[in-house]
Parts: sequence; C-alpha cells; structure tokens
Amino acid sequence: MSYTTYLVGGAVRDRLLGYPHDEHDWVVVGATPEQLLDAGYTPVGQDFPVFLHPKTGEEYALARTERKSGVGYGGFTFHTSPDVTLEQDLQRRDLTINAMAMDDQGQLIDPYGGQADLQARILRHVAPAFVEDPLRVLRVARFAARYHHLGFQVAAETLSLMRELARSGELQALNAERIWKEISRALMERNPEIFVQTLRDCGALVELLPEVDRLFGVPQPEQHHPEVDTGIHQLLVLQQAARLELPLAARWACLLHDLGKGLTPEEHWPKHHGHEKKGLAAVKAVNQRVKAPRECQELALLVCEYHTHCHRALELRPETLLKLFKAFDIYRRPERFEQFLGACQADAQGRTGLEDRPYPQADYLRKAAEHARAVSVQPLLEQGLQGAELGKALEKSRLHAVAAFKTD
Ligand SMILES: Nc1ccn([C@@H]2O[C@H](COP(=O)(O)OP(=O)(O)OP(=O)(O)O)[C@@H](O)[C@H]2O)c(=O)n1
Ligand SMILES: [Mg+2]
Repeated sequence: MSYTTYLVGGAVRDRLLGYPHDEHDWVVVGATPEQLLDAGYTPVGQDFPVFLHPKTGEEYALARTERKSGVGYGGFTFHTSPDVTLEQDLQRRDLTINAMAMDDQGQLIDPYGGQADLQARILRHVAPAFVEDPLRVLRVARFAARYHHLGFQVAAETLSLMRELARSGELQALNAERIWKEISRALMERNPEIFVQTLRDCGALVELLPEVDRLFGVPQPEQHHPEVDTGIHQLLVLQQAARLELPLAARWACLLHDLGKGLTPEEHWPKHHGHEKKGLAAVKAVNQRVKAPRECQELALLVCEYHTHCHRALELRPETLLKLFKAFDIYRRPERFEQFLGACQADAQGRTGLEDRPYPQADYLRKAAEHARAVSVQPLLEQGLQGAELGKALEKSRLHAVAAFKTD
C-alpha cells in the first residue's frame, strides 16, 4: 500500500505569510510504522508515532488523532492507523493557521479556514480540543508576540478558552522545561512584551509568573516613570530589549529586574526604596521554578541588584565602581557585563516618552571597566608581591586607574 506525505504546520503557515522559517514538519497519511521503518526512517521515541527522514533528518509524523486521558503532559493517548485522514490529523492541531497542509504539487489543503485567518490576521483555535494541551496558552501568546508587527490578534473565543485553561489550574501541571522553552523563544521574538501582555489578558500570567503579574497596579514616581504603572514599565522595557536586539539572558533579566517593586508595602508607594536587594529572593524563586539556564539566572540576579548602580554610574565613587566590577567579574566575564549594560539601557528607555533618550551611563561604565582591566599585574609580580598582598596591590592600582579615568 502506498502512502502520501504532506508538509504541515509552521512551514506552510510561514510560506503563505512570506515569513522566514527553517524547519519542516511532515505528516504521513496511509502508512504503518513498519512501512516507514522499511523505508529507512528512524523512530524518534518508543510510543510516539514520529520518525526522522533517513536523508534530511526532518520529522515525519504518522497522521494521528489525540485524546486526553489524564491531567498533565503525558496524559495523552494517540491513535494512529493508516485510515486516519489528513483532515482528522489537522483537526487536533492548535490554531487554524497551523492546521494547513501542502502536497508535493504545492496544493494547499485547508479544511479549517487557516488561509482566511492568515489574511484576517487572526490566531484562532481549530476545535474545542484546543484545551487538551495547556501548553497552547503559551504557544498562542508566543505567536501573538511573533506576528504582532503584522497585525495579528488572538480571536476573542480563543482567548476565552485560554482563560478557561488558566482558571482550571492546568497550567500548574506543565513541566518546567516546556514552559522555559516557550518563554525563552517568546522573549526572542520581535515583540516579547506582547507575550507577557497576552498571558496577562487571559489570566495565565498570575499562574505562571505571579511575581511579574503583581507589578501591574503598582505605581512608581511619575518624575522618572511617566507611565507610572510598574507592569506597564515592565512591558516597555521588554520592547526596548528587543529593539536593542539583546540576547536571551539580558531579556530574561529585563523581565525580572523590578520584581522587588512588587514587594514594597503600599504605604511607601510610589517609592521603592531598596527594591533592588528586596527583589533578589523573588528573582531566585522564578529562576528556579522555570529552571532557567545558569547564564540567565545569574544575569537576572545581577541586573536586579545593580541596575540602579548603572543608572547612577556617573555619580559612583571609584571604590563603588570597583565593587561593581568585582560583582560582575568583569576581568573574566566581559560579555556578561556588556549584557548588563544592555539590560540597564532597556530599563532606562523603557519609559513612556523616554524611548530615545541618550544613555551615556553605558559608555561611561564600558570605559571605566576598560581602565580597570588594563591594569597589569606584571609590575606587582616584579616587586615580589604574592597572595593576599598581591591582590590588595592590584586592587589599589585598579582604584587609581578608575579614579584617574573619573577625573579625566
Ligand atoms: N502543542 C502543540 C504543538 C504543536 N502543534 C502542531 O504541530 C505543528 C508543529 O509544531 P511546532 O514545530 O512546535 O510549531 P510550528 O507551528 O512549526 O511553529 P514554530 O516552529 O515556528 O514555532 C504546529 O504547527 C501545530 O499544527 C499543536 O497543534 N499543538
Ligand atoms: Mg515547526
């Protein structure tokens, strides 16, 4: 018996959109696993009907239907058989724009109105079975972030399904790896703030990142923050982070830098004295809950603690500058310090009306750091210094170098 292969999912969607896409997913209709094994495909997992092409390595999935059989991921049963149709396979998918297929003649198969929704710029679920996978809440928010600049919006009825999922508590059953994968991809999209905003719109933000959610409604002094609301500031900072094309760790740090402001007692509003240190515990909690990679965790903690130092860079004493450099280990980790400067710039410019204000602090710190790094240990070694003494002398030379830079 012969089988038919179709291109599906993101590749079809992005081809129709004229959007770059470099991964191809295929669906195979009318085949048994044995047929694919005989043709040289390798199975991806034990009980999962997905195979890798012998030459291209791309994913080929047997057409399947899915049923949810329990709470959480893994609570799925698949049904594959050669008589599962393409339409059935497409129906189990998340969004209409993701539920189109293309045959080898370039002919589009679009039973659920995906093309119309692409044209209307709508992210709409295919069927009520959307709710069987809570990860889709994050996926839709991520697509909203990715295609925002093209005018895409989440359909009202899809948003209500997302709200239902958020309210059901099912998001708690998602494992950290899947959540992080979505968050990290979303942060790297062109409008990462739309991801956070969409999660908030459907009540998922408080489920997934309650520490971020609680910033909404918390005021800041209007003098420095014309947008006033800390949650809005948060979104604006992410927008700037994308505009500055910051790498993932810096964007993650941007998202978490002000968590301390959510912990200020109301009677102190709109001031947030000491929010930098106060936020550290919250940053740590989020870091661990989503199992962010080490680099992201570290930078988020450092940016939380030191972003105000960066804004005040020009007023800092040489001693304080050196302490900052030490905290960042700028001598061995120059790229991490650069990411810190980027995140702080996004923080300074992520304020209504201040998006284009200059941020001379970054260059100032960059130069000061260069002077500290340029201090050579060689002359000190030649003086015969060792151990703690050597360390102290090196510190002193650096202090001189930074002080000299400051008076310049
Ligand atoms: N929770 C999920 C994950 C995936 N899919 C379906 O599987 C396809 C492929 O999934 P994936 O590669 O994760 O996403 P893409 O849509 O290809 O988008 P991208 O890779 O660009 O993120 C999707 O288009 C969608 O039809 C789904 O319905 N529900
Ligand atoms: Mg894909």
